[in-house]
Amino acid sequence: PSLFGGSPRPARESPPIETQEAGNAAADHATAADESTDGTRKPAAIPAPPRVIAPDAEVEVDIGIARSPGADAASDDGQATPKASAVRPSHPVPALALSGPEPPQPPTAPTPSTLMPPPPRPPTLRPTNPTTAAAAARRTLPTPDRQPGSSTLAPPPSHSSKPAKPSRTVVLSPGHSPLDWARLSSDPGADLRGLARDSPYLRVTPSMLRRQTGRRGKDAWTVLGGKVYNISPYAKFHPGGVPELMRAAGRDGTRLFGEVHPWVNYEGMLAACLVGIFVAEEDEVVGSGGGGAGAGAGAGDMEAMD
Ligand code: HEM
Repeated sequence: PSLFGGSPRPARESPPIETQEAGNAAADHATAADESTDGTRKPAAIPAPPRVIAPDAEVEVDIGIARSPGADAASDDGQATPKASAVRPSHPVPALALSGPEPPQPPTAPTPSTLMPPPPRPPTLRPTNPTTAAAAARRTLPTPDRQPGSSTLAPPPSHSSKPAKPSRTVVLSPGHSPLDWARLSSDPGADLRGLARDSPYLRVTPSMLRRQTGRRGKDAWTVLGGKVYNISPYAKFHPGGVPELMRAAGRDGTRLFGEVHPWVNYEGMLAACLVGIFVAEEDEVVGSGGGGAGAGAGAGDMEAMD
Protein backbone atom coordinates (compact mmCIF):
# COMPACT_ATOMS: atom_id res chain seq x y z
CA PRO A 1 0.00 0.00 0.00
CA SER A 2 1.11 3.51 -0.76
CA LEU A 3 2.29 5.58 2.13
CA PHE A 4 0.04 8.44 1.10
CA GLY A 5 -2.90 6.50 -0.15
CA GLY A 6 -5.14 7.21 2.77
CA SER A 7 -5.65 3.57 3.62
CA PRO A 8 -5.32 2.54 7.26
CA ARG A 9 -1.88 1.63 8.28
CA PRO A 10 -0.87 -0.60 11.17
CA ALA A 11 -0.19 1.37 14.28
CA ARG A 12 3.42 1.84 15.20
CA GLU A 13 4.79 1.92 18.65
CA SER A 14 4.53 5.42 20.11
CA PRO A 15 5.18 7.27 16.91
CA PRO A 16 5.95 10.90 17.31
CA ILE A 17 2.89 12.87 16.34
CA GLU A 18 4.70 15.03 13.82
CA THR A 19 5.82 12.06 11.78
CA GLN A 20 2.64 10.02 12.05
CA GLU A 21 1.01 11.56 9.04
CA ALA A 22 3.66 11.11 6.45
CA GLY A 23 5.66 8.47 8.15
CA ASN A 24 8.92 10.13 7.33
CA ALA A 25 9.24 13.82 6.68
CA ALA A 26 7.85 17.09 7.93
CA ALA A 27 4.16 17.75 8.38
CA ASP A 28 4.17 20.18 5.44
CA HIS A 29 5.04 17.30 3.30
CA ALA A 30 2.06 15.33 4.39
CA THR A 31 -0.25 18.29 4.01
CA ALA A 32 0.86 18.77 0.48
CA ALA A 33 0.38 15.11 -0.22
CA ASP A 34 -3.13 15.08 1.14
CA GLU A 35 -4.36 17.85 -1.04
CA SER A 36 -6.16 16.65 -4.11
CA THR A 37 -6.01 18.31 -7.44
CA ASP A 38 -9.07 20.46 -6.88
CA GLY A 39 -7.40 22.05 -3.89
CA THR A 40 -9.70 20.60 -1.24
CA ARG A 41 -8.03 19.04 1.67
CA LYS A 42 -8.55 15.53 2.98
CA PRO A 43 -7.19 14.21 6.24
CA ALA A 44 -4.58 11.71 5.32
CA ALA A 45 -5.30 8.75 7.54
CA ILE A 46 -9.01 8.82 8.23
CA PRO A 47 -11.00 6.09 6.56
CA ALA A 48 -14.05 8.28 6.04
CA PRO A 49 -13.59 11.84 4.87
CA PRO A 50 -14.88 14.67 7.05
CA ARG A 51 -18.60 14.88 6.82
CA VAL A 52 -20.01 18.21 5.96
CA ILE A 53 -23.45 18.58 7.46
CA ALA A 54 -25.96 20.58 5.55
CA PRO A 55 -27.46 23.26 7.78
CA ASP A 56 -31.03 21.93 7.49
CA ALA A 57 -30.20 18.26 7.37
CA GLU A 58 -31.40 15.85 10.00
CA VAL A 59 -28.44 13.80 11.00
CA GLU A 60 -27.46 11.25 13.53
CA VAL A 61 -25.57 12.56 16.46
CA ASP A 62 -21.95 11.69 15.99
CA ILE A 63 -20.73 10.61 19.38
CA GLY A 64 -17.19 10.43 18.24
CA ILE A 65 -16.72 6.71 18.00
CA ALA A 66 -14.70 5.48 15.06
CA ARG A 67 -16.87 4.07 12.37
CA SER A 68 -16.16 1.79 9.54
CA PRO A 69 -17.68 2.47 6.15
CA GLY A 70 -20.34 -0.20 6.77
CA ALA A 71 -21.35 1.13 10.09
CA ASP A 72 -23.90 3.52 8.69
CA ALA A 73 -25.75 0.72 7.01
CA ALA A 74 -25.86 -1.26 10.20
CA SER A 75 -27.47 1.60 12.07
CA ASP A 76 -30.14 2.08 9.47
CA ASP A 77 -32.03 -1.00 10.54
CA GLY A 78 -34.99 0.84 11.98
CA GLN A 79 -33.85 0.63 15.55
CA ALA A 80 -35.06 3.46 17.74
CA THR A 81 -31.98 5.54 17.64
CA PRO A 82 -32.72 9.00 18.92
CA LYS A 83 -32.50 11.59 16.22
CA ALA A 84 -31.34 15.07 16.83
CA SER A 85 -31.64 18.20 14.85
CA ALA A 86 -28.35 19.48 13.76
CA VAL A 87 -27.15 22.73 15.04
CA ARG A 88 -25.99 25.00 12.29
CA PRO A 89 -22.25 24.60 12.05
CA SER A 90 -20.49 27.53 10.55
CA HIS A 91 -17.93 25.36 8.86
CA PRO A 92 -17.36 21.69 8.11
CA VAL A 93 -16.88 19.53 11.18
CA PRO A 94 -14.40 16.71 10.74
CA ALA A 95 -15.29 13.33 12.13
CA LEU A 96 -13.15 12.49 15.12
CA ALA A 97 -12.14 9.04 16.22
CA LEU A 98 -11.04 8.15 19.76
CA SER A 99 -9.34 5.02 18.60
CA GLY A 100 -8.43 3.73 15.22
CA PRO A 101 -5.57 2.98 13.09
CA GLU A 102 -4.37 6.54 13.21
CA PRO A 103 -5.75 9.67 14.86
CA PRO A 104 -6.90 12.39 12.53
CA GLN A 105 -4.73 15.41 12.19
CA PRO A 106 -6.31 18.74 12.99
CA PRO A 107 -7.05 20.78 9.92
CA THR A 108 -4.67 23.54 9.19
CA ALA A 109 -5.44 26.93 7.70
CA PRO A 110 -7.54 28.15 6.00
CA THR A 111 -10.10 26.37 8.23
CA PRO A 112 -10.56 28.58 11.31
CA SER A 113 -9.96 26.76 14.57
CA THR A 114 -12.93 26.07 16.81
CA LEU A 115 -10.67 25.60 19.78
CA MET A 116 -10.57 28.26 22.45
CA PRO A 117 -7.41 30.29 22.48
CA PRO A 118 -4.98 29.33 25.23
CA PRO A 119 -5.38 31.25 28.47
CA PRO A 120 -3.08 34.18 28.99
CA ARG A 121 0.18 33.27 30.65
CA PRO A 122 0.32 34.08 34.35
CA PRO A 123 2.75 36.79 35.29
CA THR A 124 6.17 35.44 36.09
CA LEU A 125 6.87 35.30 39.81
CA ARG A 126 10.50 36.06 39.50
CA PRO A 127 11.71 39.12 37.76
CA THR A 128 13.60 38.02 34.74
CA ASN A 129 15.51 41.05 33.74
CA PRO A 130 18.17 42.54 36.00
CA THR A 131 16.50 45.93 36.21
CA THR A 132 13.29 44.43 37.57
CA ALA A 133 15.27 42.19 39.91
CA ALA A 134 17.12 45.15 41.33
CA ALA A 135 13.86 47.04 41.83
CA ALA A 136 12.37 44.04 43.65
CA ALA A 137 15.43 43.79 45.87
CA ARG A 138 15.06 47.46 46.79
CA ARG A 139 11.46 46.85 47.82
CA THR A 140 12.40 44.22 50.41
CA LEU A 141 12.80 45.50 53.94
CA PRO A 142 16.33 45.96 55.14
CA THR A 143 17.54 43.24 57.46
CA PRO A 144 18.47 44.73 60.82
CA ASP A 145 22.03 44.21 61.80
CA ARG A 146 21.52 42.13 64.93
CA GLN A 147 24.11 40.73 67.20
CA PRO A 148 23.94 36.98 67.89
CA GLY A 149 21.67 36.20 70.81
CA SER A 150 19.80 39.49 70.60
CA SER A 151 16.60 38.03 69.21
CA THR A 152 13.59 40.23 69.73
CA LEU A 153 11.43 37.15 70.18
CA ALA A 154 12.72 36.59 73.68
CA PRO A 155 11.33 38.81 76.43
CA PRO A 156 13.66 41.66 77.23
CA PRO A 157 15.83 41.18 80.31
CA SER A 158 14.18 42.87 83.23
CA HIS A 159 14.69 42.98 86.96
CA SER A 160 10.97 42.43 87.34
CA SER A 161 10.78 39.20 85.34
CA LYS A 162 9.88 36.09 87.27
CA PRO A 163 12.66 33.60 87.88
CA ALA A 164 12.00 30.22 86.29
CA LYS A 165 11.35 28.38 89.55
CA PRO A 166 8.52 25.99 90.35
CA SER A 167 5.60 27.82 91.92
CA ARG A 168 5.19 27.59 95.68
CA THR A 169 1.80 29.22 95.75
CA VAL A 170 -0.80 27.56 97.96
CA VAL A 171 -4.49 26.87 97.53
CA LEU A 172 -6.28 29.77 99.09
CA SER A 173 -9.49 29.17 101.02
CA PRO A 174 -12.73 30.36 99.42
CA GLY A 175 -13.22 34.09 99.69
CA HIS A 176 -9.46 34.74 99.95
CA SER A 177 -8.45 35.23 96.35
CA PRO A 178 -6.30 38.19 95.29
CA LEU A 179 -9.46 39.77 93.95
CA ASP A 180 -11.17 39.34 97.32
CA TRP A 181 -8.22 41.03 98.96
CA ALA A 182 -8.33 43.88 96.48
CA ARG A 183 -12.00 44.37 97.28
CA LEU A 184 -11.52 44.24 101.03
CA SER A 185 -8.45 46.46 101.15
CA SER A 186 -10.12 49.15 99.09
CA ASP A 187 -13.10 49.26 101.39
CA PRO A 188 -12.75 52.45 103.50
CA GLY A 189 -14.92 50.92 106.21
CA ALA A 190 -12.58 48.00 106.80
CA ASP A 191 -10.20 48.37 109.74
CA LEU A 192 -7.03 46.64 108.60
CA ARG A 193 -4.45 48.52 110.63
CA GLY A 194 -5.50 46.97 113.94
CA LEU A 195 -5.27 50.32 115.69
CA ALA A 196 -7.89 52.57 117.14
CA ARG A 197 -9.91 54.19 114.41
CA ASP A 198 -8.37 57.43 113.16
CA SER A 199 -5.16 56.82 115.06
CA PRO A 200 -2.13 58.50 113.47
CA TYR A 201 0.74 56.67 111.87
CA LEU A 202 3.05 55.35 114.48
CA ARG A 203 6.79 55.60 114.88
CA VAL A 204 7.61 51.94 115.46
CA THR A 205 10.86 50.99 117.18
CA PRO A 206 12.56 47.58 117.00
CA SER A 207 11.33 46.70 120.50
CA MET A 208 7.74 47.51 119.54
CA LEU A 209 8.09 45.49 116.37
CA ARG A 210 9.44 42.42 118.21
CA ARG A 211 6.25 42.19 120.25
CA GLN A 212 4.05 42.09 117.12
CA THR A 213 4.60 38.47 116.09
CA GLY A 214 1.01 37.45 115.52
CA ARG A 215 0.97 35.35 118.68
CA ARG A 216 -0.62 35.83 122.10
CA GLY A 217 -3.48 37.76 120.60
CA LYS A 218 -1.32 40.39 118.96
CA ASP A 219 -1.29 41.33 115.33
CA ALA A 220 1.72 40.49 113.17
CA TRP A 221 3.68 43.46 111.98
CA THR A 222 6.50 43.51 109.53
CA VAL A 223 8.72 46.16 107.99
CA LEU A 224 8.98 46.53 104.25
CA GLY A 225 11.08 49.33 102.87
CA GLY A 226 11.06 51.23 106.15
CA LYS A 227 7.29 51.10 106.56
CA VAL A 228 5.51 49.02 109.16
CA TYR A 229 2.52 46.96 108.05
CA ASN A 230 0.00 44.92 109.94
CA ILE A 231 0.07 41.68 107.93
CA SER A 232 -2.42 39.71 110.01
CA PRO A 233 -5.50 40.66 107.95
CA TYR A 234 -3.64 39.70 104.79
CA ALA A 235 -2.32 36.33 106.01
CA LYS A 236 -5.15 34.16 104.64
CA PHE A 237 -4.93 35.98 101.32
CA HIS A 238 -1.20 35.45 100.90
CA PRO A 239 -0.64 33.23 97.85
CA GLY A 240 2.56 31.90 99.38
CA GLY A 241 0.68 30.68 102.45
CA VAL A 242 0.40 31.85 106.04
CA PRO A 243 3.58 30.24 107.41
CA GLU A 244 5.71 31.79 104.67
CA LEU A 245 4.29 35.21 105.35
CA MET A 246 4.74 34.83 109.07
CA ARG A 247 8.45 34.31 108.66
CA ALA A 248 8.59 38.08 108.40
CA ALA A 249 6.39 38.74 111.42
CA GLY A 250 7.89 40.84 114.22
CA ARG A 251 10.97 41.74 112.13
CA ASP A 252 12.12 43.54 109.02
CA GLY A 253 10.87 41.40 106.13
CA THR A 254 12.37 43.49 103.35
CA ARG A 255 15.12 41.04 102.46
CA LEU A 256 12.89 37.95 102.63
CA PHE A 257 10.23 39.64 100.56
CA GLY A 258 12.74 40.73 97.96
CA GLU A 259 14.21 37.25 97.69
CA VAL A 260 10.86 35.69 96.87
CA HIS A 261 8.91 38.21 94.85
CA PRO A 262 10.53 41.57 94.28
CA TRP A 263 7.94 42.27 91.58
CA VAL A 264 5.03 42.30 94.02
CA ASN A 265 3.70 45.81 94.67
CA TYR A 266 3.38 45.57 98.45
CA GLU A 267 2.83 49.30 98.84
CA GLY A 268 -0.32 49.14 96.79
CA MET A 269 -1.53 45.87 98.25
CA LEU A 270 -0.97 46.77 101.87
CA ALA A 271 -1.76 50.49 101.85
CA ALA A 272 -4.74 49.94 104.13
CA CYS A 273 -2.56 47.97 106.55
CA LEU A 274 0.03 50.69 107.10
CA VAL A 275 0.78 51.13 110.78
CA GLY A 276 3.55 53.68 110.59
CA ILE A 277 7.25 54.02 109.95
CA PHE A 278 10.14 52.08 111.35
CA VAL A 279 12.47 54.15 113.49
CA ALA A 280 15.47 53.52 115.68
CA GLU A 281 14.91 52.87 119.37
CA GLU A 282 15.99 56.29 120.55
CA ASP A 283 13.75 57.98 118.01
CA GLU A 284 10.63 56.50 119.50
CA VAL A 285 7.91 59.03 120.07
CA VAL A 286 4.52 57.64 120.89
CA GLY A 287 1.87 59.52 119.02
CA SER A 288 -0.52 61.29 121.28
CA GLY A 289 -3.47 60.28 119.18
CA GLY A 290 -4.98 63.66 119.81
CA GLY A 291 -5.35 66.58 117.50
CA GLY A 292 -7.54 64.74 115.08
CA ALA A 293 -4.67 63.37 113.00
CA GLY A 294 -6.41 60.88 110.79
CA ALA A 295 -5.36 58.17 108.39
CA GLY A 296 -4.56 60.86 105.88
CA ALA A 297 -1.69 62.12 107.98
CA GLY A 298 1.68 60.88 106.82
CA ALA A 299 5.13 60.32 108.25
CA GLY A 300 5.75 64.02 107.88
CA ASP A 301 3.28 64.67 110.68
CA MET A 302 5.13 62.28 112.91
CA GLU A 303 8.41 63.95 112.11
CA ALA A 304 6.82 67.26 112.95
CA MET A 305 6.21 65.89 116.46
CA ASP A 306 9.96 65.61 117.07
C1 HEM B 1 4.38 41.04 103.64
C2 HEM B 1 3.96 41.26 102.45
C3 HEM B 1 3.80 40.22 101.37
C4 HEM B 1 2.98 40.33 100.35
C5 HEM B 1 2.06 41.51 100.07
C6 HEM B 1 3.13 39.15 99.54
C7 HEM B 1 2.44 38.91 98.39
C8 HEM B 1 2.58 37.80 97.62
C9 HEM B 1 1.97 37.62 96.34
C10 HEM B 1 1.09 38.59 95.64
C11 HEM B 1 2.34 36.42 95.90
C12 HEM B 1 1.94 35.79 94.58
C13 HEM B 1 3.05 36.14 93.61
C14 HEM B 1 2.81 35.52 92.28
O1 HEM B 1 2.12 34.50 92.16
O2 HEM B 1 3.39 36.04 91.31
C15 HEM B 1 3.19 35.85 96.89
C16 HEM B 1 3.76 34.63 96.78
C17 HEM B 1 4.64 34.15 97.66
N1 HEM B 1 5.10 34.76 98.78
FE1 HEM B 1 4.56 36.54 99.44
N2 HEM B 1 4.05 38.33 100.10
C18 HEM B 1 4.49 38.97 101.21
C19 HEM B 1 5.46 38.51 102.06
C20 HEM B 1 6.09 37.34 101.93
C21 HEM B 1 7.13 36.89 102.77
C22 HEM B 1 7.69 37.70 103.92
C23 HEM B 1 7.47 35.67 102.31
C24 HEM B 1 8.52 34.75 102.81
C25 HEM B 1 9.38 34.93 103.69
C26 HEM B 1 6.67 35.36 101.20
C27 HEM B 1 6.74 34.21 100.48
C28 HEM B 1 6.00 33.96 99.37
C29 HEM B 1 6.13 32.77 98.59
C30 HEM B 1 7.04 31.60 98.87
C31 HEM B 1 5.28 32.89 97.52
C32 HEM B 1 5.03 31.89 96.43
C33 HEM B 1 5.95 32.30 95.29
C34 HEM B 1 5.83 31.38 94.14
O3 HEM B 1 4.96 31.64 93.27
O4 HEM B 1 6.59 30.43 94.10
N3 HEM B 1 5.83 36.39 100.99
N4 HEM B 1 3.33 36.71 97.91
